Amino acid sequence: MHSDKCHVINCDANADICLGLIRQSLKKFTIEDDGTCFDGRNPHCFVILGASGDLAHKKIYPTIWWLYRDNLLPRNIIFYGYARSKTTVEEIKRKCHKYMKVKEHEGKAYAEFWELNHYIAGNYDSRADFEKLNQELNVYENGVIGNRLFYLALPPSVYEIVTVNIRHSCMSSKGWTRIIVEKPFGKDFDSSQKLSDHLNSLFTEHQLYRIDHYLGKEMVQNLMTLRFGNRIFNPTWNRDNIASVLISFKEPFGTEGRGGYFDQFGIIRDIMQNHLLQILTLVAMEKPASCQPDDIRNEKVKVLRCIKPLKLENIVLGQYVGNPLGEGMEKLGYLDDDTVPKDSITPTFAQGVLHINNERWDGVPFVLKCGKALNERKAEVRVQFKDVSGDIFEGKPKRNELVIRVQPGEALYVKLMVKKPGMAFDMEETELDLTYDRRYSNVKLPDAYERLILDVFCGSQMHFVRADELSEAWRIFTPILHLIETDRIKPLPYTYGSRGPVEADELLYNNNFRYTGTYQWIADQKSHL
Ligand SMILES: NC(=O)C1=CN([C@@H]2O[C@H](COP(=O)(O)OP(=O)(O)OC[C@H]3O[C@@H](n4cnc5c(N)ncnc54)[C@H](OP(=O)(O)O)[C@@H]3O)[C@@H](O)[C@H]2O)C=CC1
Ligand SMILES: O=C1O[C@H](COP(=O)(O)O)[C@@H](O)[C@H](O)[C@H]1O
Repeated sequence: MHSDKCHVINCDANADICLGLIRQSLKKFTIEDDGTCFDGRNPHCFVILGASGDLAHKKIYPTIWWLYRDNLLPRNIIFYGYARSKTTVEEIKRKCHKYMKVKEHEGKAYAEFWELNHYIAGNYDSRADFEKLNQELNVYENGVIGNRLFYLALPPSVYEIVTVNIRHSCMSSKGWTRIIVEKPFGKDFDSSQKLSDHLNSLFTEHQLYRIDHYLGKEMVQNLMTLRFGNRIFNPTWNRDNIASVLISFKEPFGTEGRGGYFDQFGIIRDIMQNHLLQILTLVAMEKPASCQPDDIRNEKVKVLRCIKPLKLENIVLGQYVGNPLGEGMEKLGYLDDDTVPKDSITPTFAQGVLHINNERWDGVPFVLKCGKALNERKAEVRVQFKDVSGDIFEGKPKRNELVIRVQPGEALYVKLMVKKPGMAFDMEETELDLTYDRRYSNVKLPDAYERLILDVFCGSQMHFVRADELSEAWRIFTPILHLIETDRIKPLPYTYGSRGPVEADELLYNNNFRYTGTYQWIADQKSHL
């Protein structure tokens, strides 16, 4: 059984469930949504549409299990899987198992979790099947006010019909209904607008939670605190001091098995237009009026509005080719994937430069770089400061760089110059280093999806994408995406497992980012204690 212990993470002042969780532990759980009050034992239904799919097995079921296990969900909850397949909860459980990370002592809670799970097979376009789902939810709610949360773990082709069916057949009668939508949110400005118009015709913006899971990552959420909770960064956070900002995402594997999906979208839509641009907004936005979700999202939109559409001369595109010497075995190129058309020009690597035309950032390049089948897994932000002016030292000081490493291994380090320790008066490059697994070795950092799904229960939209953010993001990338497609711009080849096309480094250099190759990180520094 669940204990009364209350863990509260990631709460903002408005997050009703966090208050609720506290009240729940006091047995006086009250949620105010649309002016309605609830008792903590009110029923909650979490419905996973697309329950038989990859996303559901790999991410959504594991996430709700971890939240359940950690007592972060309302105590009166059931989970409904819905998909076309004639599958069962047992089968879903079997498919999810390797992603659930169940510890030995958690067997009892794990069994309880699956007892709360149900499955309904139904078609996405069948009103009758959604009515059936609704009846089951009603039976569970038993006339008591219930809250419903629908997770669209589905291909975008069925978003429209599924949301119509939810609207017409499955809304909570007196409680709240929230819809979590996964990317892709359209393929370009027009298709995204069409989807937004459709969703807005059915739901209010407060009912819609557009997930960008990078907004749930520790170091991405940390950007605001770092910038606005410290005195030292803000005064230098501008065009007078910063030379260039590089935001990158690298994956060491190709599209293996997902070529069919990926080829329709490409790396710009898959990573740059959403994850990297979201990070950019948090790096560049002005201080919001408060930590209220809409104050933050207003600032993000303002930054986006200052960015002109990405131009062809400001982008390097790449597509990986096979590497016969791949680690241990040959690595196939993108076009060798059977699910990819042989003449595909879809980029698997892209590096683009954006400019923010405002008083703070005028002239500072923001370089977004992302790619698959590269040499390592890495996501990070590098804020590179300008050269020291009026230098007095022999041997020019290297530029300061603030590195915010999102993954793997969350860390924050500032590269800086010191006097070489000892008798000499030479300079040496070193770092101020905040490595999370050393400094916070006793803290378990939750997975991005855990934070975000909990936020949905909380009613906190701080880390979700608002419709106007989305349309600004598409405005910036749609012209280049169309140009690549209509003019069939060929990406540059790069070898699987390499750093990507060398032209990307040239573009970076031309955008005032200096890589010297002189910085040396000594990983195992011995403690003198
Ligand atoms: N707290 C910690 O754990 C810390 C760890 N370190 C580690 O030390 C190592 C080095 O630190 P780091 O800050 O990366 O130092 P560097 O200045 O050496 O930067 C290295 C990165 O620069 C990029 N690069 C390589 N060649 C070029 C080029 N010609 N032009 C432009 N960019 C280039 C590469 O990234 P890409 O391929 O993405 O372009 C490379 O990873 C890293 O592994 C880092 O994680 C450092 C400090 C603290
Ligand atoms: O959204 C996506 O993200 C993943 C990478 O996510 P991460 O949390 O593992 O960094 C990427 O593999 C996928 O192509 C993309 O759609």
